[in-house]
Amino acid sequence: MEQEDDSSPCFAHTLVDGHVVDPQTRHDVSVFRKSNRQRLYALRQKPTLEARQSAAKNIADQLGTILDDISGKTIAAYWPIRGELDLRPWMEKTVEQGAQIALPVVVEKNQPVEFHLWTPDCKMTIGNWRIPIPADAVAVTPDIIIVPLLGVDKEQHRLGNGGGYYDRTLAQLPSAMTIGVGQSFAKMDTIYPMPWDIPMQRIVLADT
Ligand SMILES: Nc1nc2c(c(=O)[nH]1)N(C=O)[C@@H](CNc1ccc(C(=O)N[C@@H](CCC(=O)O)C(=O)O)cc1)CN2
Ligand SMILES: Nc1ncnc2c1ncn2[C@@H]1O[C@H](COP(=O)(O)OP(=O)(O)OP(=O)(O)O)[C@@H](O)[C@H]1O
Repeated sequence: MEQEDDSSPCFAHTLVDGHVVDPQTRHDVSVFRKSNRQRLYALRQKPTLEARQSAAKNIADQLGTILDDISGKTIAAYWPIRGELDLRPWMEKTVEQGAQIALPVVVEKNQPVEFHLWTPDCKMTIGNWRIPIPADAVAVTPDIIIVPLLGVDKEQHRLGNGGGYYDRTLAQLPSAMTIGVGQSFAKMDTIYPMPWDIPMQRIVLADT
């Protein structure tokens, strides 16, 4: 008879993108993240428009310090949804300074996003989850990715909207510089990182 001991292989696992993940852990982490998303979405509703605009200006100033020479660079930003800080004034200024701005576009569910070129006067259309996207799809590869975050932990792992889109995308763009941006209340001790969670290289937060 076959003997069971501590060294016997355990088959109670699932594979996520080639990563071995214990299903109970995955479940617990998913429950934890869902409840934190609800908590943080609620916090995002609280600040006044003035407080958000001033926080967005603060973020823009910090980005200006981090990114000194952006001429010729392709920078992925985002069109604000669900109470994300509105960086569009910074995006416009960035284009004036000779950089290209692109926006994330979900072209297929559960696949990496594409980044499509955006200009201040470009025609927009509505994409998945009713997120505005450039009407003309010109896909580019960003040098720098400004990633909106809902939560962020001490190791700079990000909590997002729960689709896993940025993690899938960043896994394919290892040389891009990543800057997570959000509001100060986003700080968490840990998001209980899973093998697919890619930490941000820089974090820029502002009080609201
Ligand atoms: N401004 C902006 N644009 C973006 C992103 C973003 O975070 N911010 N994305 C960055 O990824 C992509 C959209 N990602 C999304 C991912 C999930 C859901 C969503 O609705 N998820 C479910 C919950 C999923 C779950 O918890 O299992 C929901 O809220 O009902 C929406 C958008 C592309 N564009
Ligand atoms: N690289 C990947 N390959 C396959 N699946 C992935 C990958 N990254 C994340 N996922 C899946 O996406 C799901 C959601 O991931 P996670 O909770 O990290 O989302 P998120 O970072 O908050 O979302 P988003 O980036 O869309 O804002 C996970 O349950 C995981 O199964």
